[in-house]
Amino acid sequence: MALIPSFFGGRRSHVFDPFSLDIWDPFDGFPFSGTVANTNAPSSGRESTAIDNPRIDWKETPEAHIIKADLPGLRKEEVKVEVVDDRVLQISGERTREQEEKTDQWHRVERTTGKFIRRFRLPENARMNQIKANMENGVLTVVVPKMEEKKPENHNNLKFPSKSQREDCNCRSQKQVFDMGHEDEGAGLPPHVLVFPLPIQGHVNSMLKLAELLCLADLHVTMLVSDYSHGRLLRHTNVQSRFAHYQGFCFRTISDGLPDDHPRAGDRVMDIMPSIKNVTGPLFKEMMISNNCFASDNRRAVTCIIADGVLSFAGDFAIERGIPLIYFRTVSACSFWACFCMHELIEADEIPLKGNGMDLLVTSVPGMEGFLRRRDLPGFCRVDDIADPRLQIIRTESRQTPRAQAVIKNTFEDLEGPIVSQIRTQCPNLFSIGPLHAHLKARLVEKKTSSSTSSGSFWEEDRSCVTWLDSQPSKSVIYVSFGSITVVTRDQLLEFWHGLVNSGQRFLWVMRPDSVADKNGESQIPTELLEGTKERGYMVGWAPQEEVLAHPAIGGFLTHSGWNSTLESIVAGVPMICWPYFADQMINSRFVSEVWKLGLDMKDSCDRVIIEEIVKDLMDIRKDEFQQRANQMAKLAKRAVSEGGSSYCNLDRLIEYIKSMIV
Ligand SMILES: O=c1ccn([C@@H]2O[C@H](COP(=O)(O)OP(=O)(O)O[C@H]3O[C@H](CO)[C@@H](O)[C@H](O)[C@H]3O)[C@@H](O)[C@H]2O)c(=O)[nH]1
Ligand SMILES: C[C@H]1CC[C@@H]2C(C(=O)O)=CO[C@@H](O)[C@@H]21
Repeated sequence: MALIPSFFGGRRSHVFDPFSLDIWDPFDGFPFSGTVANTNAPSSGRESTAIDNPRIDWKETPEAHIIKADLPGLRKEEVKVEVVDDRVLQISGERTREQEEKTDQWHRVERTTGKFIRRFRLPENARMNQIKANMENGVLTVVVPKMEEKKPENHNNLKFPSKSQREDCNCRSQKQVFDMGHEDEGAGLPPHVLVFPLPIQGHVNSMLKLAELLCLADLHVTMLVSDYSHGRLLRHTNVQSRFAHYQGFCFRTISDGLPDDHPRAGDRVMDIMPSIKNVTGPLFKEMMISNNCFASDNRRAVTCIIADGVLSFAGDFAIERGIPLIYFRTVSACSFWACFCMHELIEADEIPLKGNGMDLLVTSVPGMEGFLRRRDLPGFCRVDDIADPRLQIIRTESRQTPRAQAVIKNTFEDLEGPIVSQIRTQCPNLFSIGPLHAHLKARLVEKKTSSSTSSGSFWEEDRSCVTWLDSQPSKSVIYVSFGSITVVTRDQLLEFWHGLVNSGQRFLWVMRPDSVADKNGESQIPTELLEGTKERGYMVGWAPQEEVLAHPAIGGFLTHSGWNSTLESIVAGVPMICWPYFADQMINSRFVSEVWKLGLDMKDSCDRVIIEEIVKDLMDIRKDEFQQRANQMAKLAKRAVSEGGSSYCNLDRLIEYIKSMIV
């Protein structure tokens, strides 16, 4: 084993938290040449797979920092311990493949080979020139002696918050904050997590569920939402009274930079990205600094930021200030991974999509070869020019994800395990804790608090549809909803309407008030549609969707394949017809139809005859086949969030991890 005091120049220097920090360079060796080996399924015989990064314990005694790493099966010659970048301790190595004989036949290949690397920024008090390393029985022990601690001398270095920000806090009064130098100001107080979603419905929904799960674990949580979304939540939900039960919860609000009357939907939804970066970004920084990261006498300053994976400015701030950072990218793992690979897709000339060759298979997204067509790539790839800002912003946001110490995904291992493993090659510390809505329900039941959750809806839920469903036969109704952003043309609306009526099936249709682009001619709806709807249909402006999907009368879901809707359908065991509108929906729908086989994908078509046929197919002709698979997947989803399940365990680990992040 080599202990090498090397000081390489020119490496990354924006290292975050001094403790429990892994530094992962997203561009180092990607794709799959340097730090990790390719994890594609072996094509033949025995190929190397990515080695798991070793598990590390780091404890601090009065005299030293002691770091232990599990490295089973490795010889000390295969492990390197070095100090790089001044104070960064790097543990790396390689487990090599055994010599193969031509006559060998492999029956099982589970042990991994390949390279690994873990890095930690050591604190100021580490004696860098006295580090000792030792390897015994597959456990590496690194001892970093500490310098003697200086006693804080002067506590008069007072810092006052300069400006009071709007807040809506459950905890007792806020007060001026004293910066006490090196002392732990919040000793005895729980960690304080800032949860910061992109302020649109689908993102706020899932991050609110996460916030509540953190509250259930007795963490302090500040939920930062836009003024616009806060207003809508207050108007249409019970979040305020619901979160009042959690002493440690607090809402804060900030502008999203868009005028109040901006639609935040349809083809204008992407306006939020430059706006949030250019307007909200600087406001956020100012807000955090002037409020001393939301510290008060009974709340620590924020100890960890969980930011939406597309809010890199929040990541910049965390890194700049040394606050531990976790990204939560709310879309599916498959969509995130395809976005992460945009760089390789561009290099291979597979994007931008110019409308031709849409049925060609994509080769540059590892793990999706063989079934992903160009038309299934996230909608951001459907641009004429590589320089298109929508493509570029998603590419850049995705590629910076590995800067965070950890990543959260609203998914579960039985659903997206192989793709999650691909992501782990770049973001090793990934916690898959979904489906979040089911997870929250399960934890509430466990705590005997309640089994109902708050909806987080931006529109008023019309519960009359539940009464209507109560009088419909079992599994006879197809639920139609295209989420919070989709806007259809009047022509498309009529195609869907004719298709649904002509299918002869019962339907419950959510038609958001702002979901039709051109409302002129509303009075000219053909009589047969009005008649057919009166006989077998029901329409509302917004529904209690989770409850609707769980209703026994629902037999299918015609969806835009937003990730929350997809997960809600999976948990309810409802087969889907997918009509993706934009973004991740394009790839989600492919996974629904081709990978999980939970339904049918009708992307890029909107024709009444096709709609009629596909509805009959799902609700009648192939009903049993889809229902059986949907039931199986629902079982797996529920198992994941039950005690001992993968998401359940991952959430427990995440909470411990957040607790361990307090310096
Ligand atoms: O009548 C309705 C319709 C929807 N919902 C809820 O609204 C949410 C909608 O979320 P989602 O299905 O994810 O769709 P979008 O609102 O379109 O969400 C955006 O955010 C998602 C998460 O990042 C992405 O997957 C989508 O593509 C993106 O459009 C779900 O929780 C639904 O239960 C209701 O409560 N009532
Ligand atoms: C408005 C869109 C910009 C990014 C978000 C997204 C993602 O990949 O994170 C997908 O679609 C929308 O939810 C968001």
